[in-house]
Amino acid sequence: MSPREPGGQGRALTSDNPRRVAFDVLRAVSADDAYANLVLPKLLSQEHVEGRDAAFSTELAYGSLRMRGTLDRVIEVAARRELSTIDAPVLDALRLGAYQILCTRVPIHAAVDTTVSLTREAIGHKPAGFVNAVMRRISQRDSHAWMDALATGAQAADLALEYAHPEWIVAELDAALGTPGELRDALGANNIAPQVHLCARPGAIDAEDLADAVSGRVGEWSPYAVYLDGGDPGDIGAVADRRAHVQDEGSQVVASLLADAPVTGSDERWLDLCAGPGGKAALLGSLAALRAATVTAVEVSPHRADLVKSAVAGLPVEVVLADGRDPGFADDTFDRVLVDAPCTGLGALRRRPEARWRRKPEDVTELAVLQRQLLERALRLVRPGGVVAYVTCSPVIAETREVVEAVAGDRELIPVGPLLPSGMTGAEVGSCAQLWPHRHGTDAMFAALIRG
Ligand SMILES: C[S@@+](CC[C@H](N)C(=O)[O-])C[C@H]1O[C@@H](n2cnc3c(N)ncnc32)[C@H](O)[C@@H]1O
Repeated sequence: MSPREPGGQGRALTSDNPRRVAFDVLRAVSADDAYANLVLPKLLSQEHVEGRDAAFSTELAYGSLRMRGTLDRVIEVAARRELSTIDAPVLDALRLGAYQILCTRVPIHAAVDTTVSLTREAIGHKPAGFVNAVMRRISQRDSHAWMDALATGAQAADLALEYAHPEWIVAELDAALGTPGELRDALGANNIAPQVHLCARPGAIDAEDLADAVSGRVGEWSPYAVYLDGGDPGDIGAVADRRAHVQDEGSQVVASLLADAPVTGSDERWLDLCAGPGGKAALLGSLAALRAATVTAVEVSPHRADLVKSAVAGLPVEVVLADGRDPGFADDTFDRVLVDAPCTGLGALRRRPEARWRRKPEDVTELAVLQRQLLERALRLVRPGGVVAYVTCSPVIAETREVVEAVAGDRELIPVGPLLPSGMTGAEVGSCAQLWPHRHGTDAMFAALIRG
């Protein structure tokens, strides 16, 4: 039986490299803690998997990683033994197979047969019988029947199962949303691959011209955003010659909040205290160039500092390798300061398929300490009358509002409402901004503007 692409309508594959690549990605993530978005392109190119086959590999790898918790619950029941007793490579093969049965239109017989063949080829003959039996048991129910069978009646647990999120993340998102009735939409949005957004660098190219050049669409919120409908951004001339870069529109919006916030007096020295890999530094650098200002971009990781250097080449941005908690600048030096703090990244789960299963609740506590220290330093480095933007790509309250409340104390919060793009409803929490994938099509970026 030749494996076929989802829907059973694609051409028969001459070899099953697409599934093998997806399996190898799962192995790299489970065994080596690799990042799927870094491993997958390398493997696709190494195995010469292209076009629709590459799209199929991507769907299988990212989908299986994203849905892991739910697939594991199904596999455990179907295997009639605890997950911890299944060898890791066999478990990864089963995840790939279960994903095809439950979440794609790959015909069941193809999903079963190819998973058994893949097991034989990549792992060995011995576990093939077990994999065959488990796959057949999984295929006896569709995804709805499995959800019904595994449901507990507890709302958070059942949503966690249905939308494949750890239960603690469901609780964090629920708390951050604050409004009832949206949780399903928020969870569902994390399971849809995001559209690629470009930032047309101000002063270098207009969003309209860039949209024409790439057959894309001008963004809804940021004046610099262009939505790309397909293709490789690396092939775009304006990206290659640094008139544009890939950047989520939400990141553009929060960087613009800092640039647009009112300051009194001088407006020449801007600071990005956590700059790597440099997307916001590039946008701020472009805006600074138009306003005769300069940007100092601090980054603690040497590799990421190099990425910043490359991103800001040609812009009035100086890159400094230092710890943002003590970067060596005098107090009251800067007019505008960005603290785009290291965070759990739970606002960008759409683009990191394995991240939700890797993060732990204790990460929030650890990161909140660093976040507070960075914001404390930023508030010393900004001059009176200047502004600090505290930003995260996480909506978790302990990383956002609680950090601002704890560190800013009695300082003035500049309301973001008048500075947000017009029509961007549902983006304000008190004086701060909280964007959402399901509301705005952006990552769930948080921003607070604090007066220096
Ligand atoms: C959320 S990312 C910043 C993203 C960046 N602003 C952009 O738009 O491309 C946080 C960055 O902070 C860096 N970082 C972590 N701890 C730091 C510290 N103590 N001082 C300065 N940078 C730090 C991380 O290496 C990471 O590159």
